[in-house]
Amino acid sequence: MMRAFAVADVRAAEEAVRAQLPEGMLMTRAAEGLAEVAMARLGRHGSRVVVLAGPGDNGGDALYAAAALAGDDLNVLAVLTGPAEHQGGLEAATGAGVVIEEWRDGPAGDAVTGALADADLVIDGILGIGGRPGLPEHLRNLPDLIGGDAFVLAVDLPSGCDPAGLVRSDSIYADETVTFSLAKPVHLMPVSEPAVGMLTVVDIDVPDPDAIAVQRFSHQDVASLWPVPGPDDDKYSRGVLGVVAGGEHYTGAPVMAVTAAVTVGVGMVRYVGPDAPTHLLRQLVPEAVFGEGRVQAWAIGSGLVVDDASSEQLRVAAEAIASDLPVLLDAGGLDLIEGPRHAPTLLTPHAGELLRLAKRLDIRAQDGATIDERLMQLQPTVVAGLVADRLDATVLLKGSITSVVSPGASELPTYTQADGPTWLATAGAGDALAGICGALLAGGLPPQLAGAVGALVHGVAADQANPGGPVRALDVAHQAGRAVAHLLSLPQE
Ligand SMILES: NC(=O)C1=CN([C@@H]2O[C@H](COP(=O)(O)OP(=O)(O)OC[C@H]3O[C@@H](n4cnc5c(N)ncnc54)[C@H](OP(=O)(O)O)[C@@H]3O)[C@@H](O)[C@H]2O)[C@@H](O)CC1
Ligand SMILES: Nc1ncnc2c1ncn2[C@@H]1O[C@H](COP(=O)(O)OP(=O)(O)O)[C@@H](O)[C@H]1O
Repeated sequence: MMRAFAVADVRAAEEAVRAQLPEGMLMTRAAEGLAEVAMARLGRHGSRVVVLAGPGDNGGDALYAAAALAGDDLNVLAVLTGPAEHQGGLEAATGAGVVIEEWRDGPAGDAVTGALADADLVIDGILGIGGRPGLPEHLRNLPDLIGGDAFVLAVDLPSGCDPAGLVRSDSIYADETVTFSLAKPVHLMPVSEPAVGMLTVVDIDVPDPDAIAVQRFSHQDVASLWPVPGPDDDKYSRGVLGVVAGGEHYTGAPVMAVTAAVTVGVGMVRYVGPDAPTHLLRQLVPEAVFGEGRVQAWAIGSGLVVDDASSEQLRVAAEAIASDLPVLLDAGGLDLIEGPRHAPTLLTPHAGELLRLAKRLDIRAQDGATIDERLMQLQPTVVAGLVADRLDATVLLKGSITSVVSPGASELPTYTQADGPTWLATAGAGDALAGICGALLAGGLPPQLAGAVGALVHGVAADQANPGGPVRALDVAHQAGRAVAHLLSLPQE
């Protein structure tokens, strides 16, 4: 399991430790750890190091690390990028023989552009957790100036990224990011994680704050969360999932959803839908039963188009939404919810569906602005949070990194899972995900865990279905049960 902590909580935790230590000790630990990683990455293959040092403590870490590297006989150039710099760090670097250049505004000078183009290692210490999203104006073209062969090592976070991981912005793209004791949201959130590269946590003895901001389950975590049946269980006690999906037109979506739910071991599936998908399911998933009946949770909406749905489907869906049972709403099912329910609710939109839902319910940003394509693109998890708050529901926003956002009042962490190959971006994959998450809701998991664990299993199943190559959704649905078996077999830490 990985955990990330809010920037304010990290600052408070660091401050408490710093107060107990001699002046500068915490930064010394950070800089030593950073220099050690930098040396390891350089190996024997290079000696030209450019250290970019900004105005804050992040720049201080980088300058102290520059001093340590210069002591190792490397060719180290430090570029000061802000209006000021960490004085202790600058003195250490100068004293160790680091060559200092300035790029405080305007275009970079020739010495800086030449060094960046030829560097073997670039250490990015421009901005850390004190950074606002976006690179400083004069550094906008910096990513283009770094030579293609350079290994880019970011200090704490790639400069330009939003430390909270909420706002998409221009930034450095790192090969590796070294952070200190505590991961921050920037490292795990979908808008910023792609810029982080490999994440290395150097321990500087700062303890975890109490509140977790972002959490990610590892494969090993699944065994402790999965509803494994006991000897006294029967199909009803294990959970029956009602599925209202598909129609005369979209017959495949229910096949994907019901297959996935059955293969991951739900007690039983009851399917409600018109003739064409019902006939297909009778052939393809003979384990399913048909028509209404008692269920422990509902999965509603995959391949369901409201205008084309049967009157039975619309009636059953409306009753389910009005009930006190857990309900998952996917795709067309998202068009059926008008306000908060009084029972566990998991919404599983992709970005386009989330935008449509936010517009339909006239959900506004905190400043009153309407939610549009631009806001959705720049701040997807913020929009998910606004929808979660309005509907008192958990929102699973699909993507290469899937986020599971709960209402703010719940104080639950955001879960982000990045387990699937990019091949998973294929029609029907979301229907299989709805089946897996629905099975977990029926098995008694709360929506945030059903969403996060479901996304993990879905990603692993896609990986296993055809390792390294394209996958079709039905194969993901078929593989999901074997993926669960594999995850349950992993040794526990
Ligand atoms: N606390 C500890 O004990 C330890 C801390 N450690 C390290 O400290 C780092 C945090 O340091 P920090 O607080 O000094 O913040 P940091 O990001 O370096 O600089 C902020 C400065 O940048 C400026 N600025 C911001 N955004 C900007 C923008 N877009 N464009 C232009 N300017 C912008 C901002 O200006 P202002 O907001 O005042 O306008 C301010 O001057 C942390 O990430 C870790 O590496 C380690 O040593 C371990 C021990
Ligand atoms: N680039 C990507 N990399 C990995 N997984 C992705 C990517 N894009 C989408 N996915 C996953 O693929 C699935 C697509 O779901 P969805 O868009 O609802 O498709 P459909 O409605 O056709 O079933 C989701 O689980 C999503 O998380």
